[in-house]
Amino acid sequence: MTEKDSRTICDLEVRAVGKKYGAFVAVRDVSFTVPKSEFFSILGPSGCGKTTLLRMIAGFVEPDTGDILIKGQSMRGVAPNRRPAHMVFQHLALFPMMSVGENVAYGLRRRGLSAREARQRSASMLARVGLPGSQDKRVDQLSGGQKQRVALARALVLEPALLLLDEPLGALDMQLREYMKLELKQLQAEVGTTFVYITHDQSEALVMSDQVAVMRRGQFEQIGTPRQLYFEPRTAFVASFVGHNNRLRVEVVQQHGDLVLLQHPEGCQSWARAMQSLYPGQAAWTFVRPEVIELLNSPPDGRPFWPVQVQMVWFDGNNTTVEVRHESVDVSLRVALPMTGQWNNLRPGASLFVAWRPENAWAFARGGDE
Ligand SMILES: Nc1ncnc2c1ncn2[C@@H]1O[C@H](COP(=O)(O)OP(=O)(O)OP(=O)(O)O)[C@@H](O)[C@H]1O
Repeated sequence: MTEKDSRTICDLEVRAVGKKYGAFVAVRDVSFTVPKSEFFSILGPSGCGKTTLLRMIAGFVEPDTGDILIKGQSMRGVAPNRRPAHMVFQHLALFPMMSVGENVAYGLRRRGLSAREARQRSASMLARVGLPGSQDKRVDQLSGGQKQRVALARALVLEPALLLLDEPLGALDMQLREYMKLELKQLQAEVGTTFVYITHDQSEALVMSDQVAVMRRGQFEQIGTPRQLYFEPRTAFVASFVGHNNRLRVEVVQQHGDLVLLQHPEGCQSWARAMQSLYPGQAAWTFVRPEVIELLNSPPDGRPFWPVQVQMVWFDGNNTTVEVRHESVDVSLRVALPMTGQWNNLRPGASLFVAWRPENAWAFARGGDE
């Protein structure tokens, strides 16, 4: 292999992989590549096939079709413990009878390293995950977040090409999850190991990942950077699953360049950017993110707007949102409230106006079953 080849080979290449359970297709024709040192997440709702896909990469489930290559080598017929990949589970499976240091050193000892060498490496990995000097502690003396770090140290000390993480933060309480997702991203950047991470939590995927694949019904709908998924979703599912969004049923009235005029069944109209080719009379969804909607005391000049009445104010610090209803028809929107002080006294019943730039709202075709 030339030096150039070794640089262009991805740590993981999944080629047209599929898996059925009886007649049920759990994973359908999935292909993607993950370059070295990337944090790659697979994001999707429960039951979409994430775990099945990860278990195929780890070698616990055999694909029916396709191939999986790690560092350019096909994994066909390669047992899980022979793959240069290591899996971290939500339920961490630490050994309760062993000390923290012994837990981390366990895999090294099994590989035949001397007790001294294994202890040294385990100590230095524990220091890297922010637990210096904790070798002799018992596992039950650690907090949930510390146990999580021990599980990561135990995997990383084996220097796998790929670390496969199955919702590792799922069992932690919300505050710890928020903290650990920043820690995990920092740790990955520091150690440079390639991470493949599965989650149903879009915020985890957006914060930590270089690339995210959005999965639905066994297939990838879109692969992109967090920003691409957030600002340029290619399907209505990605628009509704990534970030918060108002989603409204509409019909296309007419097209003007990239924009479409939409008729809401309740009687009002709005403009949006056509994200697919659409035609007059077509059933569609329109999406408007709460943060792109402006709340105004008077109608804007020369721009489309809706007169609205405030229904609810959900105060949550800088995540405060307001529900507004169109003054004359039954259509409601969530609006993110800018915390500039201007709206501190906003109460239900207030009559205001909302407006958004047409290109900041999106329109997608609506299928017959939606
Ligand atoms: N061993 C199995 N036998 C039969 N069906 C299975 C088996 N494993 C998974 N499935 C089915 O395949 C589908 C995908 O399951 P999978 O666990 O991969 O989804 P997931 O996206 O990881 O969901 P979750 O987030 O709930 O774990 C589900 O409908 C599940 O019921």
